[in-house]
Amino acid sequence: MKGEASETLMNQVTDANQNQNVPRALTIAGSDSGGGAGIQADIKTFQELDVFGMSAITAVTAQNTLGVHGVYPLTVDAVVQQIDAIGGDLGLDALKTGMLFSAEIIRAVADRISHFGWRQVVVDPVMVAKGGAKLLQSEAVEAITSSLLPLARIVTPNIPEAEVLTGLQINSMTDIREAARHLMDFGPSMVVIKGGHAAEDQEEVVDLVYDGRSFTEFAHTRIHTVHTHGTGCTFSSAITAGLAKGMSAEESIKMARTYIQFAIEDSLGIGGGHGPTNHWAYRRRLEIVR
Ligand SMILES: Nc1ncnc2c1ncn2[C@@H]1O[C@H](COP(=O)(O)OP(=O)(O)O)[C@@H](O)[C@H]1O
Ligand SMILES: Cc1ncc(COP(=O)(O)O)c(N)n1
Repeated sequence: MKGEASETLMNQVTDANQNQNVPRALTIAGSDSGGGAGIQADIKTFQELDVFGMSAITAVTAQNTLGVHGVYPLTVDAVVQQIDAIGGDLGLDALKTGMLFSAEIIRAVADRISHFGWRQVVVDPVMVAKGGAKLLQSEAVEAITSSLLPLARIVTPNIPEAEVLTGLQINSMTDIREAARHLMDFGPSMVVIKGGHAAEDQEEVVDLVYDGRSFTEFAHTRIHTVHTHGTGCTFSSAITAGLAKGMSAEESIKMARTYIQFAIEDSLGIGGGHGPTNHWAYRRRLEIVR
């Protein structure tokens, strides 16, 4: 195509792009150089779900599938400036938090969320990497419960995180329900306790959702694999993408659960340790069905 015709097409495309109400999502989290968790997993997930991804980095980690080799937190000012740059210009439809590292960063993040009046907030209370490295200082736990959870639409702890946040020991589904009730008291609108860390010999992984009135269980076949690096980050960013697109919290969680199931099932098998999940598996499978 040449000349006038191609120019007309270009103008139409430009107009269409400008008229689109693009869903936008922000992740406030740590960078994982290995690309399977943290900011990298979040942005990939947003992109795969047709959501424009933005980031405010809290810490840089030197990390691969074998473990975390270094943690370099950014200053509170650096984190706040990144968030303010987004809030003051691009805006957003939903955001998630991941690795926040310190009480000072947590309080500053909570302050900026309140300042901008953002309500579609998913809090993934990241504490420890799969290999055991600390991604949150112990004294920062209280800042999560007192500053951040009251602002959360959805909080998504795994079982060890739910234990630390509530001080309860979790050994059964009854304990998980009790922990969910306890977490609700900190002020989020919804609690999702993820079941990935439950006994390995069980055939199913059950995520429990509690909205303050009723419990819903999402049960999926447990995939027996070591390649689960970044499952929590990926799951919470898929929920955030759903919210950014205007889906309900329940629909977003259901979609995110399918997204992470496919990502674990079709894992890439790269690296010598706990490998990443496959962020494009969901889109590929939907394309095959269409
Ligand atoms: N082996 C597995 N098979 C299927 N789903 C899993 C498996 N491990 C984790 N998941 C799912 O991945 C998501 C993240 O769970 P989990 O691994 O518990 O969180 P985290 O990464 O924060 O420790 C949840 O939806 C959970 O059900
Ligand atoms: C920077 C960063 N953030 C979070 C995690 C947790 O990963 P997971 O999702 O497997 O719990 C990680 N390993 N690194």
